[in-house]
Amino acid sequence: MQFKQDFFEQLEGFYSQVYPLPISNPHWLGWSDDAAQLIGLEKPNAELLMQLSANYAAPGASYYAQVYSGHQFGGYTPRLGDGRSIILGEAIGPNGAWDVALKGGGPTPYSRQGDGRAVMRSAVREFLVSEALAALNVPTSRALAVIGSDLPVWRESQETAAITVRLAKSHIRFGHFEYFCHGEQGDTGKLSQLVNFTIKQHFAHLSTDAAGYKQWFYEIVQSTAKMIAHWQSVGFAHGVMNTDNMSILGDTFDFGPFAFLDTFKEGFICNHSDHEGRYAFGQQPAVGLWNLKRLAQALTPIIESDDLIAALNTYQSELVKQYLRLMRGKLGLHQAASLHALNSQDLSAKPLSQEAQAELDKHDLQLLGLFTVLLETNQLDYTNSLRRFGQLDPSHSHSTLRDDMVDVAGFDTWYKAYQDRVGEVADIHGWQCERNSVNPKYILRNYLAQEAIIDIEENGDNSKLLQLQQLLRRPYDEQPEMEDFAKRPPDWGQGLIMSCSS
Ligand SMILES: Nc1ncnc2c1ncn2[C@@H]1O[C@H](COP(=O)(O)OP(=O)(O)OP(=O)(O)O)[C@@H](O)[C@H]1O
Ligand SMILES: [Mg+2]
Repeated sequence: MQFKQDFFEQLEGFYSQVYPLPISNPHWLGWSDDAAQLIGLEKPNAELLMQLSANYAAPGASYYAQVYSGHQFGGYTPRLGDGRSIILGEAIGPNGAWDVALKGGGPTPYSRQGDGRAVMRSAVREFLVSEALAALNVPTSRALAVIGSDLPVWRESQETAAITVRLAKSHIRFGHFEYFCHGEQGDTGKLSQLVNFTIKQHFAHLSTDAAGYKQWFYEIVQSTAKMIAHWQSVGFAHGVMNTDNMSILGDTFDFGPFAFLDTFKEGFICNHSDHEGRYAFGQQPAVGLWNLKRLAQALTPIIESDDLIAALNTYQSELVKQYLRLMRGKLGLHQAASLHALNSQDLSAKPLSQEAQAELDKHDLQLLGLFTVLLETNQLDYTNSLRRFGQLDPSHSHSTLRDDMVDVAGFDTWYKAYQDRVGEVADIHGWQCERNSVNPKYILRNYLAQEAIIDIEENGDNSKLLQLQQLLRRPYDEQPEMEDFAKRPPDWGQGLIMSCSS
């Protein structure tokens, strides 16, 4: 790894230097060749294992924990910071630099009561989901590796420690800006310094003046909306959308009690501690905006309120636009048609007038909403139901989706509207292939991750983890020998809810 140290060198006072503590008997549990390529690495080796388990120093690394604060479950905590994630620096890759962090690398000045460690089960989940989301084209931080150990750590019972080696284009979170705005550390000089650094490093096309700041916040609103549209389209519930877990780049970040939906349920809660469903699946779009408002608040010392509000006002429409784009692909709804043109089967794609586009969007949102209501009332699996569109011929009145329904009459009404909307499909094979290229067959179901974890815990065997990793690298491909992994969970694995202790 070849490091540069821009954050460390340019932002003194924004972190504490701290050395990670080694974990004993380190061993690779998982390694990602795809992530390794991002920072110009090839295969794992013994030297690297010792460096990434903090047994040896990594040449060129600086080792620091960043300070930030954040709104957790709606309440403001004035100081959080990296309590168990220690950053080595920015590793230079062929297409840009990536922060390398040891998550679970030991205590830092921000650990409060925590031990600075991560347990194996949570490290493995973070590793797997980083791989899975990347393969689904969802913006995300990455994981280079997960390293097991025999170091005991205590949660509800004794477990063993592990380290996830996280790669992120940046570790800067909404909470960083909150920290330098609010409370006794409130310091406009430092706030501007951080904004300027962020723009120079990650929004290099923007200037660091009033116009640049305004555009910068607008782009954050847009990328956050886009990320959440992705989550809703693949059925991903994050679980802990605190502002300290929101990346300034709109990358999915901090994987704790996350889950992919099995049975579709708008109100699905994956976090055991989320008693009120603040971060329920269907709440995520609204929470995204709430979090952006907290960021906007923190930026009021340096960006005009009117500009912040104008940007916030674009969130909803961007989220809907992105969600429609993704879901139209999944269901095969032709984008460039107007309702009127559909009725006359005139698909010659003239650009739509604004009103026609708005009418079409409203129509499609309704159609999609009714579809998810059908999934929920019939208790159907989200991923598997969408995958069925790849076998569907919309010109036929029969569809395998219908066979899944209990409310057949409700489905028939919906399906008629769907057929009308899709219209005639000239090349049905091509149409079906397109559906299969955007509707995954394989997702990281919680119970699959759980099975891999149990095998490591009980038998020290990581082969299930490796198998899952390979499977999830190609989520859209038929992998006939892996058919079982696409099934709905067994009874014990239905709606698994994860605790926050990790
Ligand atoms: N075992 C631990 N020891 C020390 N601090 C911890 C521990 N677990 C969590 N924290 C700290 O508690 C706060 C909230 O934790 P949260 O679960 O959001 O983050 P995380 O998963 O530890 O890390 P990240 O957000 O970097 O992915 C953070 O400041 C985090 O560093
Ligand atoms: Mg966190």
